[in-house]
Amino acid sequence: MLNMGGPSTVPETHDFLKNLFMDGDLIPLPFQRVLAPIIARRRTPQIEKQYADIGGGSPILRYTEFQGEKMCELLDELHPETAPHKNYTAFRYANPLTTETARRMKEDGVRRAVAFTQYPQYSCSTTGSSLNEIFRRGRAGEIGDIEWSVIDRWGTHPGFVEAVAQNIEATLSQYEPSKRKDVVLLFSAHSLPMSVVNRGDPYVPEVSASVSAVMDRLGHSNPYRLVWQSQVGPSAWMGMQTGEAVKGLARLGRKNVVLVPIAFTSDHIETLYEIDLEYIHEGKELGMDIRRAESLNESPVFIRALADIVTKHLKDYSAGKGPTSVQLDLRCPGCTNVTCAQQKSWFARGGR
Ligand SMILES: C=CC1=C(C)c2cc3[nH]c(cc4nc(cc5[nH]c(cc1n2)c(C)c5CCC(=O)O)C(CCC(=O)O)=C4C)c(C)c3C=C
Ligand SMILES: [Fe+2]
Ligand SMILES: [Fe+2]
Repeated sequence: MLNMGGPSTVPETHDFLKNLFMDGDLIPLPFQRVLAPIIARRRTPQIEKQYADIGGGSPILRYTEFQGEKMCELLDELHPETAPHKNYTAFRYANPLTTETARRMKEDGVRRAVAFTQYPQYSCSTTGSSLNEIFRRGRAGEIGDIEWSVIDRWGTHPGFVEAVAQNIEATLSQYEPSKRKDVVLLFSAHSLPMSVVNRGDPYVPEVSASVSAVMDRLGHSNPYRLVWQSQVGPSAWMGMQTGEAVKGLARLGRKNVVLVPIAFTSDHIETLYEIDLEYIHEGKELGMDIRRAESLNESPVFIRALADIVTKHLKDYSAGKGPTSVQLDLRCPGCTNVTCAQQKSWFARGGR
């Protein structure tokens, strides 16, 4: 189960940021090895405070392991042909890092594995970066002799859509029936630098597809917008920014708003800090009745969706459909990252 990870405790924040700024697939910097540690050190106190304010760390490891264990229990029933199933977590920037997970998989003698991204929508900066890291470890022989296949995106899977829709409905039901129809649904996803969007990265259209699928499932019961949060640094990022959208809706007199995280499946500083402590606080100051739909976290509907996604993948694989999706093979038209090309052919050969 691939994801970026987060510091489980406040003192792990510096290493998390250092690993993140060292990742040229996410943030290409000139003199990366020199600049990354400097930027990470400078940013650490501010981000440490955010993790302290949300209870002392990121809950992503706890949720990923819970989701993985429950998913595997379901998989043993849904797809007994490949049982027993075992979940491993491979984080890009926090423990357990891909190197550590690779070592454990090798020690356990794993021979068949599915690289299952936990980002619903594909971006070269997220899922692409995790796949590049597995490719590097695999090519170096650090993971052992494994037959790989890849689940690279699932942002319109009906089970995922259902789980998000149910969390929205639960939040809408907290509003008085007379107000409910007017509540604005503000879907919020982590933004992307325009340089990434403009090289043809599929994330923005894939997040839009998720939002459309959720709205279809809700029968378009409410007005909605998709907005973008958490931009970092001075360059241009995909907008409109979530914070500005909240203020704009207040100005327009749309005071009932539900914020919906759509591009991440468990809580993290973006939901617990940025949305809950910043945007909702600001909205309330502007006289709004503003709430947030719960993240998927321990949702049984979501965990069932994860198991369904893997079951379908395993069935397709044994029917000879190949180790990767047709879509994974296509590089962004503007991609100049050589590792992306090597990674795609390596996975297309089943990790060999
Ligand atoms: C789908 C989700 C995400 C995308 C796309 C994404 C792209 C992206 N992010 C950065 C830079 C940073 N992101 C940081 C934290 C962070 N990013 C995501 C998700 C996506 N990022 C999450 C969930 C988190 C928080 C982790 C947590 O546990 O809470 C950070 C570090 C925090 C900070 O310093 O503000 C940076 C930096 C870029 C440049 C980028 C696209 C290229
Ligand atoms: Fe990010
Ligand atoms: Fe790429």
